[in-house]
Amino acid sequence: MYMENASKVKSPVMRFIGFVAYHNRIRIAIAMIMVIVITTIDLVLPMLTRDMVDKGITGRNMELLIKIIAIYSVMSVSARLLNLILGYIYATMRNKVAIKFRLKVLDHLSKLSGRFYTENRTGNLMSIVQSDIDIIENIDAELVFSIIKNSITAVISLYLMFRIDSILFVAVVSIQIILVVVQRYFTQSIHSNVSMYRDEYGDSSNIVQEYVYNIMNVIISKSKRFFISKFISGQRGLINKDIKINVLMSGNMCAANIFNLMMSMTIYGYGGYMIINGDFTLGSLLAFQNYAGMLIGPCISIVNANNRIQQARVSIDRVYSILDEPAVIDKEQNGLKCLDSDCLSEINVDNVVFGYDNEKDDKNDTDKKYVLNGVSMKFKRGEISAIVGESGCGKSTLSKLLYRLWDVDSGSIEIDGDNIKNIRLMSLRKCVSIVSQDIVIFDSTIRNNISLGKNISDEDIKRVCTLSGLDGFIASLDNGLDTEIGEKGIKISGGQKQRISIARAMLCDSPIIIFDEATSALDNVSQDIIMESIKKTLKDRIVIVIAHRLSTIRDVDKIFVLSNGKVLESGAHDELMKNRNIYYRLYASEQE
Ligand SMILES: Nc1ncnc2c1ncn2[C@@H]1O[C@H](COP(=O)(O)OP(=O)(O)OP(=O)(O)O)[C@@H](O)[C@H]1O
Repeated sequence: MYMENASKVKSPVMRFIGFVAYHNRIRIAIAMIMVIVITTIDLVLPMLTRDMVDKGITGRNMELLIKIIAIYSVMSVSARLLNLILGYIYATMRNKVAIKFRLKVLDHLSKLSGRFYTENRTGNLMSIVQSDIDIIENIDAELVFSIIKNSITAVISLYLMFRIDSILFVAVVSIQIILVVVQRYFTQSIHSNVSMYRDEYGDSSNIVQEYVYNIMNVIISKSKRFFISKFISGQRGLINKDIKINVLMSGNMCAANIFNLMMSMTIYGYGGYMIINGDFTLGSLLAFQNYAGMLIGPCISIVNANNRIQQARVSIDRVYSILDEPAVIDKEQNGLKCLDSDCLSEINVDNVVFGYDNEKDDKNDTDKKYVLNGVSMKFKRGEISAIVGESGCGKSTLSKLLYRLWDVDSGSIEIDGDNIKNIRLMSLRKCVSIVSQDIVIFDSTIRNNISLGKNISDEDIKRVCTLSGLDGFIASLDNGLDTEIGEKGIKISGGQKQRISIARAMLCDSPIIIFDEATSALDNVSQDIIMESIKKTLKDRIVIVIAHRLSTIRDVDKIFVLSNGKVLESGAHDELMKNRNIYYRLYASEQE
C-alpha cells in the first residue's frame, strides 16, 4: 500500500542519508576528518609491530625498540581519545536527527488529504511513526561512519597484505569472495522477510490500538473475544516471521564467523610453513595477521551493520511512502491568495458535485460514490444558516469540502469571489473552525481543554463557560476550571464534552464557524440556550449549523434542506413552513 507512492527518482535510503547529512554538515565534516586520522593510525600500527619484532626484538636493537614502543603508545592513545570525542559527536547527531525526522513526518501527516486519512488505518500510521522511526534512528551516523571506516581499512589492509605476501593474499581474498556471495543470499532473504513483518506488525498494532482506545465500549459490547482472537491470529504470523528473521540473521553471522576462522587457519598454516622454511619473518606474519584481523573485524562489522540496514531499509521505505504522499499544502502555495479574516463576507457554494472514492476489490480500481450532485448555497456574514437533511445525505461532507480535506469534483466553493483552491490552505483553515461531532478532548484540565494552551484570561474563559452552559458544572467542582478531566474526557459526560467544544469555538476568532451536530447530546432547553448564546456571541461571523433536531434551528436566518445530493428547499423557518413541502413534513413529524 505504502510502497506504491515511494519516489522513483532517488532511493529512500539515499534520501534519508541526504537528510542526515543536511542537518549535520559541520559535525559530519569534523567526524570525517577524525575517522580518517583514526583509520590511518590503525593501519600504521601493524607496520610498527613488524618493525618492533623484526628490527627491535629479533635485531636486538634496544634503542629502536623503545622508540617504536613510544610512537606506538602515543598513536594508540591518540586514536582512542579521538574515538571518545567521536562518540560524543555521534550522540549529538543521533538526537538531532531523531527529533527532526519525527517532526518532519508528523508535520507532513497534518498536510495530507482526507483520502489519505480514510485509506490508512491509525494502527499502521502509529507503527510507522513510532516503531519504524525508532528502527531508523538505529541507523545513525556512527553506523554509517563505521561502514566507511571499515571499508577503507579493509581495502588498504588488502593492499598491504598483498605487499607482504601475494599467495597468502590470494587465499584470503578467495575466502572473502565466497563470504560475500553467501552474505548476499542472507541479505536478500532478511530484507523480504522484514518487509512482510513490518506490514503485518502494522495490522497487529491496529487491532491493539482499537482495543485499548475503545476499552470501555469493548467491555460493554462484549466484543473482547472478537479482538483477542483477531490479535492471536495476527501474532501467530508475526512470531513465525520474527523467528525466521532471527534465524537468517544468526545464519548470516555464523557464516561470517566460519569463513573468518578459515582465513585465520590459512594464515597460520601457510605463514607458519614459510617461517619454518625461512621464507618469511615472524614480524611479517604478525603484520599480515594484524591486517587480516583488520579485514575480519571490519567485515564482521559490515555484516552486522548490513543486517541493521536491511531492517531499517524497510522502515525507511515505509516512512518515505508517507513523505511521498502529496501534501494538500504544498510549496506551490506561495503564489496563492491569503484571506483577510476581518473583511471576509460571503461563501458561495456553486453547483458542487462530489463523491468519495469507493475502493473495489482490485485495489487500483476505484469508482465514485456520489454524495453531492449539484449543490448550491450562499452563506453571508452576520447570518446563521442551517443545513438539515436525513442522516448520510452529505451535510458533514460539505464542511470537509470547505476545509479542503477533500476537493470538489466539479462546481466550486468561493469565498468573496475567490475559488478556495486559489486560496492558501493555511489561510483558509485559519478562517474556518469546525465544531464537529467527534470532539477531541485532551488529558488535561477543563481550562486547558477550552483555551487549547493559548494564553486566555480567566475572565474570557469564564464568559464562554457561561455562554456554553458549563458554569454550573464548573462551580460544583472542587478545583473548578483546573479540574483534570482524564484521557478522552473520561470523567465528564457527552453533553459536557460538547459544551467544552462550543466554549472553544466561542473563543476562536475564525470568521467562519460550522457547528456540526455540536449540541446533539444536550436536551432541548439546553440546545435553545446555546443557540441563543451563539446568536449573541457570533453575530458578526458566518455561522453554519448542521442539525438533526429541527427545533434547534427554528430561529436561524436561512435553512437549506439537503436530500439525494441536492438542495431541495431553502429559506427561513416560517417561509418553509408556509411552503408545506419537505421541511414542513420533517418538522411536523418531529413535533409528533
Ligand atoms: N471518508 C469517507 N469515505 C467514503 N465515504 C464516506 C466518507 N465519509 C462519509 N462518507 C459517506 O458519505 C455520505 C455522506 O456522509 P456525511 O458524513 O457527509 O453525512 P451526514 O449528512 O453528515 O450524516 P449524519 O447526519 O449522519 O452525520 C455517507 O453515505 C457516508 O457513508
